[in-house]
Amino acid sequence: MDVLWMVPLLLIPLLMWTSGAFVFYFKKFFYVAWMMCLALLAIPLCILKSGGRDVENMRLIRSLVRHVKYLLGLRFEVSGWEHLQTEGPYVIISNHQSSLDVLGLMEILPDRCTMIAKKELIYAGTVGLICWLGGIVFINRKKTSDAKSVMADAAETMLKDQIRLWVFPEGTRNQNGDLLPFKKGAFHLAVQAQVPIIPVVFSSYRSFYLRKEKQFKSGTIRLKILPKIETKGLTSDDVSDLCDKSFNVMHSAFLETSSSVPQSNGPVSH
Ligand SMILES: CCCCCCCCCCCCCC(=O)SCCNC(=O)CCNC(=O)[C@H](O)C(C)(C)COP(=O)(O)OP(=O)(O)OC[C@H]1O[C@@H](n2cnc3c(N)ncnc32)[C@H](O)[C@@H]1OP(=O)(O)O
Ligand SMILES: CCCCCCCC/C=C\CCCCCCCC(=O)OC[C@@H](O)COP(=O)(O)O
Repeated sequence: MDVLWMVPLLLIPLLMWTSGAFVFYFKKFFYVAWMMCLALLAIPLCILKSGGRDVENMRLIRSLVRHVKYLLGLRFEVSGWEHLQTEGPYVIISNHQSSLDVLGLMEILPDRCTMIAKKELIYAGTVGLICWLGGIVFINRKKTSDAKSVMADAAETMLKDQIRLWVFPEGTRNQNGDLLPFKKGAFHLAVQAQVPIIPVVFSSYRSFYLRKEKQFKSGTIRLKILPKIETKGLTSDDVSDLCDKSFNVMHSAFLETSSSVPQSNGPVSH
């Protein structure tokens, strides 16, 4: 008789565990906390290795982050590796659905490649510091003139130091089931440096991850690396066309890869 009242007490955690919302919050919390811990580990290693801010630190960060997908039940299917076999600097552009994109990014990140990010990220504790140590270029999205001048400097640095830059041309996270119109910064950057653009498409996360609906199941993400788009000889007058062309190839690839993503609720085989 005495133990009967304990039944609801045991049922509550069980119900929470099986509820999608609990899993969502648990996985999100775990992701942020684990990335913070990994960054804490990476900070002294990067400082010892490179002595400070250096794009070479991204190699170490990349290798530390690679296992995180397994912990979250995510799987990546990458195609088009051959398009990354390009010598010298280039600009990678990709769609941006969530902070989980960092996992796919680290899956294919080429050597000497860092990112353009919003300046607020530098305040994200240990993650902010590791972003700085990894050479991430921070821009102020609220001040276009500042962002433009930082990106113009970045174009020079790319050439001087043989660096590749990853830009999210949608300019923000977006999970509306389609791509947002592209902002022009990435294309000005590539034209100013006269380097190719390599588009990368992440398939839709909607089959396993829905922020509003608080759903975070196991799932497969198709990562498609597309053929490079040359910018040699282009000027700022060509930026709009370049932007449209890039949008169109990425949009088709997004629809194509997203329609065929396997739905996966159960355990994932790797
Ligand atoms: C262990 C732990 C590991 C952790 C690892 C962490 C990894 C972290 C990964 C980090 C992931 C972080 C992910 C993130 O943080 S994503 C968020 C941050 N990233 C971005 O915002 C990048 C994309 N944004 C842009 O490119 C925007 O264009 C910017 C921000 C530059 C301006 O936007 P804005 O909305 O203000 O303006 P607009 O685009 O309407 O343009 C206005 C006019 O300016 C012209 N214009 C634009 N740019 C240039 C230029 N460069 N030179 C000359 N002109 C330029 C343009 O043509 C237009 O003129 P017109 O054509 O109308 O005449
Ligand atoms: C002092 C503690 C502050 C805690 C802040 C937690 C920060 C998150 C920490 C770890 C998460 C894993 C790596 C995150 C990399 C996030 C990149 C990202 O996705 O940034 C968002 C940005 O693209 C667009 O932002 P908006 O949606 O336009 O705004």
